[in-house]
Amino acid sequence: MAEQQNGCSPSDCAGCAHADSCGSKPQDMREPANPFSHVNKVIAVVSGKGGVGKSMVTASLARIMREQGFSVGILDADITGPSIPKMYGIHETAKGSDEGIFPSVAKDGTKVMSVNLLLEHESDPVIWRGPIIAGVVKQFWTDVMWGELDYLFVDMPPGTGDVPLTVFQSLPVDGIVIVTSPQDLVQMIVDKACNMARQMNIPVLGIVENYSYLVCPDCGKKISVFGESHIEETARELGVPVLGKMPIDPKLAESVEEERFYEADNQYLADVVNKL
Ligand SMILES: Nc1ncnc2c1ncn2[C@@H]1O[C@H](COP(=O)(O)OP(=O)(O)OP(=O)(O)O)[C@@H](O)[C@H]1O
Repeated sequence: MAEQQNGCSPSDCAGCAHADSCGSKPQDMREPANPFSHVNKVIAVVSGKGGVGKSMVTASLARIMREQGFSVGILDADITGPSIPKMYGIHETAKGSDEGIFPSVAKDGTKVMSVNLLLEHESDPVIWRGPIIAGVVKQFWTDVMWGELDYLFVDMPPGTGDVPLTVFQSLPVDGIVIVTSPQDLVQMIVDKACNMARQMNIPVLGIVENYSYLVCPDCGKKISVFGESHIEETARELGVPVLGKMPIDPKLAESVEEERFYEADNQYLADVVNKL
């Protein structure tokens, strides 16, 4: 990253008499939340590549927090592949007032905002360029009236593109959870997600490995469907904790399929909540 500007680096600011007026001073690009939002913690759930179960982990963390009595919201920042509303059986269109947009409320009380709640038909594709998409995600923070929330989970699109950059710059993200799968290929991508967060001074709370194993319904043996896990090594190399491992669980897949994630019971990540 280009650190050097005006002959000095941002790290020189401390103690410099000209720090306030100097162009090297790192700019705070954070956007104000809607005045009707009081969010205690913002946690972004990221993955390096698509399909590793990021939305599953986001919704599972939200569910566990709800079960423990916390007020929770999910900001679905995966604009081109939104899956959160359907998981919760939400098919309505979001309503608004002069003050902002109301999030939808799932049957377990989880507040949800997603582009799918703004489209005329939820099957309409979102064919927008990056900056427009990033602008919508920003509006999910500035224009949505989240009310009082203990936790707002942000389901990020995969990768390190426009939207993650916008979320990290514009929202007061307290930390990220990285979701990965046991495939070797994914490790390098985990590094990228981790490095991006670090470059933007966002704490990495840890890694969740999804699709870790499958329990044989007949003999109870754990089968490593996607090969042996390297998550402990990866976590050690990155200096971050392993938050949890999730097996392939047909019951969880069923609750997604049947659009009733509001009653899903995902105890695989039960311990994670104490680390967020
Ligand atoms: N541990 C699991 N057990 C069973 N099914 C799972 C599990 N994790 C994810 N799935 C299923 O796999 C599919 C993909 O998961 P999900 O939508 O969470 O991935 P994603 O990483 O958010 O995808 P995308 O990158 O496309 O947004 C979904 O149908 C989901 O229900």
